[in-house]
Amino acid sequence: MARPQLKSITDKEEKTSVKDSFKAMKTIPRFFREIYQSSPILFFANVFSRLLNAFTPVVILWVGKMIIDEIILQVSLENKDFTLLWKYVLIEFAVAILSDLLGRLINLTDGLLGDLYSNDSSEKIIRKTAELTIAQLEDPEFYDKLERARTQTNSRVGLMSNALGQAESLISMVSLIAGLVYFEPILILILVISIIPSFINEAKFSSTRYSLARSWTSERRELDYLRFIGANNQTAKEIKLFGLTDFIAERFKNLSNDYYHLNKRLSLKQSLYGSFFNILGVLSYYGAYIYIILRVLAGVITIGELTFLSGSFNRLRSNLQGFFSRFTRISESALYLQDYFDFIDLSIEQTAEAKTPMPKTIVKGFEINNLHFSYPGNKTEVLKGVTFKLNAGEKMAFVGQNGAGKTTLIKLFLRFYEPTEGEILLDGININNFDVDEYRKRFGVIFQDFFKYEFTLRENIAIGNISEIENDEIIGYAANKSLAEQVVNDMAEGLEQRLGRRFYKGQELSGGQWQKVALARAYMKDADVMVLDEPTSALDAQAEFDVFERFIALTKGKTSIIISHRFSTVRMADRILVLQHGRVLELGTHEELMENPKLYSELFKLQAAGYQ
Ligand SMILES: Nc1ncnc2c1ncn2[C@@H]1O[C@H](COP(=O)(O)OP(=O)(O)OP(=O)(O)O)[C@@H](O)[C@H]1O
Repeated sequence: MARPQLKSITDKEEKTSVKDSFKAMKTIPRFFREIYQSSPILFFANVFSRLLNAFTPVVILWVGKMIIDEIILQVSLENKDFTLLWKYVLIEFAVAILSDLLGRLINLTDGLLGDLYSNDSSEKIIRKTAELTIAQLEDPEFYDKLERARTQTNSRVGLMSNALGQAESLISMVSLIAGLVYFEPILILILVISIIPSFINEAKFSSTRYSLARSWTSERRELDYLRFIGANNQTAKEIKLFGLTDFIAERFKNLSNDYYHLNKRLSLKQSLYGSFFNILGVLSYYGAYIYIILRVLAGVITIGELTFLSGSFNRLRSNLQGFFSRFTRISESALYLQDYFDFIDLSIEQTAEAKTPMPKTIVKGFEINNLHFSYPGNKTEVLKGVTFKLNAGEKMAFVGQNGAGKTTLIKLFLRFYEPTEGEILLDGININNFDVDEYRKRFGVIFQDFFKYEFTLRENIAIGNISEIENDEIIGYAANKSLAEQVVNDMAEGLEQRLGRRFYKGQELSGGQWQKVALARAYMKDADVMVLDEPTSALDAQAEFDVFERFIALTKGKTSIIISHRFSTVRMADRILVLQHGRVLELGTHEELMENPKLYSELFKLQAAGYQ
């Protein structure tokens, strides 16, 4: 079995430096603008709660110091008065309650903002994907970008609470530092020295971890794919029948193990270095603690101040550590955020600005001139100088062997790709001059590989013209013409029946039933041009005959293209275009082509013989 090569993170070009992590932080202001736009109220509530909460540690420590000093004072006095002491206890209690409430409010708003932002960004990704060309979506490098943008939603949500927590922690630290500076400034120095190596270590590992995840984007896509084919109802039949479980499970295991080992190596290293630097931090704490004890013994500071200082120092140390590790987590997430913004900002190729309005009705038809085409990233020419005319109101069938280029020609008609050479004219105007959406609106299309949406029957039909989703009349009409009406009648829930088995109460359809439903989409609008790419391949003979009879009657005067391998269907067309290896081999009526001893008559006779 071919296995992808083990990718290490030592590949030079894959490595992301600490500098890159810092650079990616440029995206954070924009990130916050977007979060703010998700919900200004929640955003302000979060920021305000964090701001207030930032002061609670120093207040609690300070009140604690006052309580201890007051106890020691009262114990030494003959006439004791505990009023002040109880006041301090009450204050500490109130601050503790407030801090708890603020903490909950922060968690709540963090969660809600995170959900909103994740929904918003997922929607943006869906919308952006729709703007991209088919060629872009078929490019693997591009697909990786999309994958990184899509899968890192959680990391973006974590980034928000980390970044806001960072601001809170900063304020908290400044207030604690103020206390230390007031009593023992030297403690600050000890603190900084102990924490810096830890920070550098964290920053280094975070960028390495990102590099690893990034360099494994395609493998992760493959893992997802294997997980999908290994555990889903669509592939279950073949997997059981061909006994593919071990093949897929092994392939998954090998690939995931490679990633696991690289990741494990990295985690171990990080953990080892992290422990070492942490010991340094603990040592510094005890060093500072001994120093404070000595100062108390020397009578320079009180016991209350000792608890305040050691409490502050400890808190500061964990705050600083949290600050730095959060910082590295932020810089790591910022790299993913950069991927997301890169994707959202992808420039979309804009064709000429000034658009020619689409003609109200098609008068002359299409003229295809010397069309050449190769798929992006592929040198092989699929179309090699195709020239013909499709007159307005004409029904033309495209015929040819597998891979001859029929569907590709349709894709060029629909402007999914640009021809590498040549042009398609509609009523004498290059189709690229029309607004692409306006242009495509005039087509009613069913693709050979139409998608089976596991939505309701109504939605599946209305997909052909989604603005009419509530229009029962049009949906009924489309269902009637495509024979999907029988499918609707067979369903317990009628049009509201959910299709497929993925969701509760879903009903799976047969191949032919699905095809009828997909065909209904093409009838959902009063299109000028109908394109049917093998629309009846899954239908039984009677259904196929009925479908075409209706099609011919309904599309009188409409321009249409039918691709079919069934010659009983093809012969109903006004003219037939025979493609061979990307070239036009023959073009004419059924009778004309039958007189010609070329591919068409040969294939026709071959099929006819099969039916005898
Ligand atoms: N997205 C794509 N990227 C690269 N090559 C493609 C792509 N789609 C099709 N091809 C190639 O283009 C050639 C023509 O394919 P096309 O789908 O147009 O053939 P077809 O005549 O419709 O065949 P069939 O009768 O089997 O549907 C084939 O060699 C195919 O491998």
